[in-house]
Amino acid sequence: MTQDEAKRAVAAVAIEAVRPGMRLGLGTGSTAKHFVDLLGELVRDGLQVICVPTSEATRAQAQSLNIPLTTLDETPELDLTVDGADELDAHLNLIKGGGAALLREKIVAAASARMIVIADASKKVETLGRFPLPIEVIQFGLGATKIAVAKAIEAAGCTGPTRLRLAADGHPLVTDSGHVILDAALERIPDARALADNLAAVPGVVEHGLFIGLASEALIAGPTGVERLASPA
Ligand SMILES: O=C(CO)[C@H](O)[C@H](O)COP(=O)(O)O
Repeated sequence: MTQDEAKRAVAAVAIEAVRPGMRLGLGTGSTAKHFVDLLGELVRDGLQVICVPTSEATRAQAQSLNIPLTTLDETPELDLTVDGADELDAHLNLIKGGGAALLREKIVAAASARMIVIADASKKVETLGRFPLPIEVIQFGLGATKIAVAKAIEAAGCTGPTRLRLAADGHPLVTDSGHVILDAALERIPDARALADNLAAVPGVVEHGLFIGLASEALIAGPTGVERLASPA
């Protein structure tokens, strides 16, 4: 099975959790894209759901499939969000934001009664940190924020450089909400809660890619099929 086939396979299992009338959060990334494609097929066949996309890319995809969309202003509580992840541990703590959508992804996940993570087995780790941690920051005062972020990282027992994410054109990548992203290459995050708290306290940090206690379930596609992990909480 190729990695893309694995992503499609977990999306196909996740789609089974969708029920008529549900209010859904739609994730961002190549795995979530498969879920949205499959949802589009169900909507075409008459399924009624209402969805909040977590990025402009997902919005465009959903619109192209005629999936009915709403906002969290109109529909502030969702039944289920299905989204990918860049990394997850056995406690279903995640690193997200590889696709630069972490801010909206976290708002949508937090507004959802349930979050199912869909990923291929390469995303499973013992300790978070192999994937550089995305930190979304305000453009104003970037130099000062960068120093404060480095101190927050060090105080949480982590080390590693933090780089401004660039777009394909070489300019700083600007998120859907108009911010920029610092990617922190930490290798290992011994205490994700401590790091999350430290980063949240830095003025200029809008959000970080540590999703702690948000996922209720994960579907992981490996060589022997799809593994289901439930949140210990
Ligand atoms: O957090 C994300 C976007 O901000 C994605 O869910 C994450 O990057 C995983 O993407 P993919 O399914 O393409 O591997």
